[in-house]
Amino acid sequence: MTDPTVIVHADADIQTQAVAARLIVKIIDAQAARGTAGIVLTGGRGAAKIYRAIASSPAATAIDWSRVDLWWGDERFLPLGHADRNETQAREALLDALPLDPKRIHPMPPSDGPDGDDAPAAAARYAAEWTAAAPHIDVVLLGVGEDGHVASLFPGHPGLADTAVAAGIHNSPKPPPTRITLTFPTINAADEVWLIVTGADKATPVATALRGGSDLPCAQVHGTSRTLWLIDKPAATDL
Ligand SMILES: O=C1O[C@H](COP(=O)(O)O)[C@@H](O)[C@H](O)[C@H]1O
Repeated sequence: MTDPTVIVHADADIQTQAVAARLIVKIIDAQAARGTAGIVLTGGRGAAKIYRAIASSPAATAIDWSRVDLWWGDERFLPLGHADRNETQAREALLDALPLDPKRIHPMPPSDGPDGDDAPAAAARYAAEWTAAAPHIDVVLLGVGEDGHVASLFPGHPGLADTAVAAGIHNSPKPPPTRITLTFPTINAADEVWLIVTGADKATPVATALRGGSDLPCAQVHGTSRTLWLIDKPAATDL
């Protein structure tokens, strides 16, 4: 397990620009080293802003987008194209503007997909796709909820104990109630895990996790080579 590195940004706008720049450079470096880059995307408000910043950055043209593999850390289990799906939001903010290879885009199944509204079956389908691809993940991007959740791994939820690649989640405390998520073992196999946290309403989970010894989900994730907390000043209030 890697010790977390904490980087505090002066405000949310600077955080957005800095994380976008960091991710662009990370992808360029991964492609220079291995030819490809594997990224796990997150949902959430902060992520959408970062995706837009990447889309409008001239530096992003240095990336060969046809050799980027995109996966998702979690999904709100809703019909394809639903505005609340993390996939829809990422496509609108970033993916639709990029020359990606469609075969390298791996969204989680929707609730009107081949498994219908059976979230565990859809999660198993995603796990099979993941296992078949055996992706090298350079970075897992994660937002953090006010309750300390990451992806769709919620405090005290039975889904926390799942050790499959991906899990179907019922009775999520945050809407929508049905979700799909990567599990801890999958997230923690990535090279780097970046927790992106914005706002004073998240200061408590940030401080609790970084104090150590916490069982909050955001305290249970780490990269094999680096764990980065990329936060703004209000989120660092209690550190
Ligand atoms: O529902 C979700 O929420 C979290 C956190 O979102 P935020 O808007 O508070 O940043 C997000 O990380 C997750 O992917 C999403 O499904």
